[in-house]
Amino acid sequence: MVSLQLSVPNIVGSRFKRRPVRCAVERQELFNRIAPVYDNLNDLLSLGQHRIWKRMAVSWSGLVKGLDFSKEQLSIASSRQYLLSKACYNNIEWVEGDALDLPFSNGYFDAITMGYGLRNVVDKRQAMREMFRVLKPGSRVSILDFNKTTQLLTAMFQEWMIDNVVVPTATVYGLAKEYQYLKTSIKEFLTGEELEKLALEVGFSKARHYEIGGGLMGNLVATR
Ligand SMILES: C/C(=C\Cc1cc(O)c2ccccc2c1O)CCC[C@H](C)CCC[C@H](C)CCCC(C)C
Ligand SMILES: C[S@@+](CC[C@H](N)C(=O)[O-])C[C@H]1O[C@@H](n2cnc3c(N)ncnc32)[C@H](O)[C@@H]1O
Repeated sequence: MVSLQLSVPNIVGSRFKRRPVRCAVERQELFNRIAPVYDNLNDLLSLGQHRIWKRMAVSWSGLVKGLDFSKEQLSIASSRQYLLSKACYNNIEWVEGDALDLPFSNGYFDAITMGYGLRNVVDKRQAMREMFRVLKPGSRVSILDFNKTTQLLTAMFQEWMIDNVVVPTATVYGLAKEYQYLKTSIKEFLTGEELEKLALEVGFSKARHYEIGGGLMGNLVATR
């Protein structure tokens, strides 16, 4: 059983076949800068809830038991792996790669999870195409991210939290503009309905978007 956890992907050594476009390089540098405090800030700002949301995403992938282009994110993730004694962490291979040009053959994976990655790639349709391509027929992708909610009150709360809690906290670490990017990236993201439509357009046979975390987050589950 081989699975791919995207945005912290798994090939050692860079294998970029296509040069990332300029804004992709800016995002790469953004995530390299926040990597050292990323998980701790996520724990603090979500009161640890992000770990629950990620476990839900993994459970929805259908993965029963088996990629990022930021070197810093990968090195911290892989170093942490050896701190965790559980056997299940020992069979992870960390690979640096581009979600828009995955260095894997067609039908390679039994499941794919993508945590807070799709909103950050510069071409969401191409990323969805690539996930479709490398998945085995009948397998699932589970994509967790912020929810671009259509509920006005939820949207107002999400925006208020980012403006008044997230960014001021990140400012303490000198990362104000990196976390201000969160708001624009959510505004430029796709709603749950649009994500389902995109998945079906690239060829997935089924697609369903679930709102979680009170509608602040969302998880798309699509079957090839
Ligand atoms: C794990 C989470 C976000 C990861 C994440 C994703 C990005 O695209 C980023 C881009 C730029 C900088 C940072 C990130 C980033 O950290 C979700 C939880 C962490 C959030 C930063 C906190 C969001 C707060 C919610 C809007 C409100 C939470 C209410 C309640 C406490 C659960
Ligand atoms: C918010 S972080 C998510 C990290 C982790 N998956 C998690 O769930 O916390 C977004 C990640 O997407 C990565 N990313 C953005 N565009 C990418 C691309 N085209 N290919 C691979 N990784 C990409 C960034 O480097 C960053 O590590």
